[in-house]
Amino acid sequence: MEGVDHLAHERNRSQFDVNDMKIVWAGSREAFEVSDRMSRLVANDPAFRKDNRVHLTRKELFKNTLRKAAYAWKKIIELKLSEEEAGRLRFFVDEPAYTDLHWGMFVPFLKGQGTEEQLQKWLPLAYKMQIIGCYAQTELGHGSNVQWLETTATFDPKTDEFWWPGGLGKVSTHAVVFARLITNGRDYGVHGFIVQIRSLDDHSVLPGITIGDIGVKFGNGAYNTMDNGVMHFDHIRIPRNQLLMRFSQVTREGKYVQSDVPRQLVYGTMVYVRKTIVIDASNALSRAVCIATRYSAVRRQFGSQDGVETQVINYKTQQSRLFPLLASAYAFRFVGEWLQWLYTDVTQRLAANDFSTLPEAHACTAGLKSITTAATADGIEECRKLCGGHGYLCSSGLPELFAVYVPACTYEGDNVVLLLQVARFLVKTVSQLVSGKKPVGTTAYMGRLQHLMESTCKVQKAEDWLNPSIVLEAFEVRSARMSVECAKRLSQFTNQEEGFHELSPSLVEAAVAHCQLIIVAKFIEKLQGDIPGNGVKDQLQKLCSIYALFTLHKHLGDFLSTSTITPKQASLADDQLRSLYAQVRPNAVALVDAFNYTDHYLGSILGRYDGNVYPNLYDEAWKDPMNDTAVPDGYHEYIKPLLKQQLRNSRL
Ligand SMILES: CCCCCCCCCCCC(=O)SCCNC(=O)CCNC(=O)[C@H](O)C(C)(C)COP(=O)(O)OP(=O)(O)OC[C@H]1O[C@@H](n2cnc3c(N)ncnc32)[C@H](O)[C@@H]1OP(=O)(O)O
Ligand SMILES: Cc1cc2nc3c(=O)[nH]c(=O)nc-3n(C[C@H](O)[C@H](O)[C@H](O)COP(=O)(O)OP(=O)(O)OC[C@H]3O[C@@H](n4cnc5c(N)ncnc54)[C@H](O)[C@@H]3O)c2cc1C
Repeated sequence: MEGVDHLAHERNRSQFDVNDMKIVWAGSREAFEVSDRMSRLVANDPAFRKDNRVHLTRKELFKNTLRKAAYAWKKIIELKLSEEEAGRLRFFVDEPAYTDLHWGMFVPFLKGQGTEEQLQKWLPLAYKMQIIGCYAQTELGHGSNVQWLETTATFDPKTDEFWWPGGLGKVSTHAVVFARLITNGRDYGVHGFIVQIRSLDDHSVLPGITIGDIGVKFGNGAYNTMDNGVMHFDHIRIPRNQLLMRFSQVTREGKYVQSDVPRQLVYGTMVYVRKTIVIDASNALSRAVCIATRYSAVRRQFGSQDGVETQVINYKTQQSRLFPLLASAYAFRFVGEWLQWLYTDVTQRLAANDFSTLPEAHACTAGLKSITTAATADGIEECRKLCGGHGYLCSSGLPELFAVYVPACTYEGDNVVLLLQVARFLVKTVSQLVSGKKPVGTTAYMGRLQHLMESTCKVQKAEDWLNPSIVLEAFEVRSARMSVECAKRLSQFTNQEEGFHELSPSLVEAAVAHCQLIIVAKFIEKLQGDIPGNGVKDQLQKLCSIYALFTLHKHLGDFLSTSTITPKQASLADDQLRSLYAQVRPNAVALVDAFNYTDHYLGSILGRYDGNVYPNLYDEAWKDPMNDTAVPDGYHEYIKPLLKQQLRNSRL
């Protein structure tokens, strides 16, 4: 029945204050207030309707996205929204669009790479959306290997194909273009340029440039709202001052001047976007977990006692699949908060020409982007399976969420390629120990290598696994021993690069171990701080233990093969995990309510706040255009003749 809360019994069981948890999830009371207001503004405006997307053709879908993006922009101006409010409004509109790349990459690149003079020219145009930008780095033949991009920009003291860039296909008027800078006959490698690609008068493509959409992508709706594009340059000319010259310049005479900064600063936007992708992983995973948790509390199947079937959320297998994902959503939230701090810190240091934490920032953003997106993509699919058959319906919200999310494992750096960057960073850290260099930041634990190599796990009973110091040490020991083992095997190769490639699968596993340690450590650090709210900290401690012990269980091979723990201690960890699932069970629905997602944003019949699934699932079916007529199109051409023929045959 409408208006009845079918999950009230679940909400009444919770042992903490959901409103207090909402503040912790949002990061602050102010952040919660902005998010709550923007999500309701979007949910209550029919212009932002999204339940019809699956029935639109690609062109209708794209035009609908342009309409929404323009309407959102009008709202932002009309309501004089702040940058934060505007960002949250676009987030809740929930539609990949060219604006993601304009605000998410084009503007940050300009801000990070332009000179003061260039910023004064281009930023006001970009902020007022008088130009629309995209980020054109990936070519048909190269995406991961940026150093081998083939587009060239040759300085002509007298007077250059991209593939994938979002927003490029149909909308962008300008592009940040990556090309090899050649001047005075010398190739200075990849640099960033700003290039106008369409007329600001009639949007026609400028001469010497060919632009198109790269075609339909994975899944219905999904990322097809975005005009990922293809672009070909044929000897176009741009003014010298459209080389973004904050870190390197070309003089009027064509002389190349490189300021004494690491060349990798040209990659700065990728570090920034990888950081936002980690935060976005917690958004996407929490959304899937919210749907699967509420539906698991509604769904009953088998196991009847006094004539009432069992809620599937009470099955231990359902809990062992669902609750680690719930814990991961919170874990990624908090590591994302820390990564935001790290990024801000490194940016401040760069401004003071202090490049000391740049390698750490690169390794952390690359590694955490990789493991949080992989876990989130797998987690969304697991949430679909946790919802049984109904999870496969678009009205569950899960298929489209999966289809929109999975490219995160590829864009902004293929996950394996990025983990190999972390592996290089770890191997380098271990090798520098010999020379006495003290590791700092997230590798500081390597400074206690002697202890970690000799340490034995102190767990004797299941409850010992609730001790954060014991858990943290186990993850440090596992990671340190895997890195040292790789470094040792690598040292047996005369050609280090050859050794690195030969051992790369093991190196990737060591990189994963290090990144999982960071997530566990940051969750524990979060809990050592002040966590306001009734019962909130207690719940988060349970989720932290679940994240750590589930990760340990999933990677048991590492922990046993490095002798970090014994089989007995592994079994005690399982016992503790099951006990934690039972403790989280009465709080599960309240823990997902704390994400404060509107039904509009969830876009899921299964995840409705009121849990009134079946009547709404049934009604939704009839809305499908397939049910416009009882007799389907094609009956008279293909079914009627067949049935008649079969009837005649049967009488012969
Ligand atoms: C709202 C959310 C949703 C957001 C919505 C988003 C919508 C979708 C957006 C997607 C947009 C895109 O995909 S844009 C395109 C994204 N493309 C990528 O991410 C390309 C991935 N590839 C790369 O980043 C690079 O090619 C590498 C890192 C793999 C290799 O670079 P390389 O130049 O060959 O460097 P390499 O020889 O390996 O290393 C040389 C030295 O540089 C260092 N180094 C390498 N990269 C960096 C770096 N970024 N910062 C600092 N340092 C670095 C290395 O550690 C090493 O240090 P040392 O050892 O010498 O000390
Ligand atoms: C939805 C979407 C949006 C995108 N938006 C943009 C955009 O706006 N702008 C932009 O410039 N680009 C964009 N891209 C492109 C994206 O950045 C690249 O696809 C990404 O960087 C991966 O590069 P690649 O395609 O060359 O993969 P490849 O590197 O070719 O990967 C193919 C396989 O090779 C493996 N591999 C590659 N190198 C190594 C190695 N050294 N060692 C071991 N294995 C290796 C990879 O792990 C992978 O399994 C987008 C891509 C997608 C899917």
